[in-house]
Amino acid sequence: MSKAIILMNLGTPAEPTPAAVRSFLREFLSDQRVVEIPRPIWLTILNCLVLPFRPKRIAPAYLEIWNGSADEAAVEGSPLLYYTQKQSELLQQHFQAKGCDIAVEYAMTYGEPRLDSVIEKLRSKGFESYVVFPLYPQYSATTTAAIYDQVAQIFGNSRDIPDISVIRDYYQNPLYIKALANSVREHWQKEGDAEKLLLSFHGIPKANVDKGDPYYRHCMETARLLAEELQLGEDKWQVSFQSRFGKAEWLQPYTDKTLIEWGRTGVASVDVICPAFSADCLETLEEISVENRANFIDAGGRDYRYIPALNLRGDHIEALAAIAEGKLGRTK
Ligand SMILES: C=CC1=C(C)c2cc3[nH]c(cc4nc(cc5[nH]c(cc1n2)c(C)c5CCC(=O)O)C(CCC(=O)O)=C4C)c(C)c3C=C
Ligand SMILES: [Fe+2]
Ligand SMILES: [Fe+2]
Repeated sequence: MSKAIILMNLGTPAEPTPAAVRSFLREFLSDQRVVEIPRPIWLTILNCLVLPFRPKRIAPAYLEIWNGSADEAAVEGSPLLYYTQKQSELLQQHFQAKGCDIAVEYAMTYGEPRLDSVIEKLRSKGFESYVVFPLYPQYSATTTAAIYDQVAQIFGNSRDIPDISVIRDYYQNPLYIKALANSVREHWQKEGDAEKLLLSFHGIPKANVDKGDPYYRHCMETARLLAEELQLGEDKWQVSFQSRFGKAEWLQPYTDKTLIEWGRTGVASVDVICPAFSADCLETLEEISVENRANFIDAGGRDYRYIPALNLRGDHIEALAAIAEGKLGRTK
């Protein structure tokens, strides 16, 4: 039976323009998995307060990261899309080198390429067995469950549903933790280690966790395992949550407030890693590497270093391959 793996990430605008950002945000923020506010209230806020203003504010930030910054010269277009596409090519090469007959494709939850067209293409080529692989190590209903919803929707009217499964999470996978630890160690070998290591995860509303979303627990376990692997003392590292959206309380402590507090209270140097992001994107390259650098330095900090996402690292691709193989069963 021909098997295929479909890597999935969030999605990104087609271009760094207000119109393209608006169309991306409209689709993304209309998903009830992402924003749980009752529909009529939220759709009014979205259409009257978010979509008329946010795209104009965010498009310049996308423009800044589009095609990569000077130190990532190879990136073309959106970094998120670029890295996801390259990850799928490298994973394909990995299986080819092992002599495994497995196809690797990629899709985005919002925007292009869409999961339904990727599955349609694979079905027309005769594939009968699929593993959908959300590139979110920590499960959250706001991200991973939205992918489960799409799979259910795609086959909602089918009589003959193919063999399809979804990788739910890999927050404690030893190869993922080792790849994170290797990237920190390599960074320290090049740059020396800072006073503090901040592990900044994408946030979600606190109410979601109170209602049972396991995301917070998954983040804390990833952090504990990484600190253990690096043999870090308790005062050397901390977890924080970034990318707050809207007025409600999100998971705390917030990344921006933590860095300002550290800058003010005499922490001179920090290393920042974002373990929830398998690929660099707006939230890491702009919010962490640019905005929060300024927050820390303006508050009195001296050295601020962002440790890139696992992106195309060989140990990351090996980890993804092993996780996918675990779900596929025998690969030959
Ligand atoms: C509105 C609420 C949001 C929730 C909940 C949320 C959860 C969440 N997001 C990611 C990963 C990514 N988010 C990205 C961008 C992004 N996220 C939100 C909002 C929520 N995210 C917005 C509005 C945006 C767009 C940018 C902006 O307007 O600020 C991205 C980057 C996309 C890119 O094009 O580079 C990623 C990746 C996770 C992992 C997560 C929950 C765990
Ligand atoms: Fe997000
Ligand atoms: Fe952001």
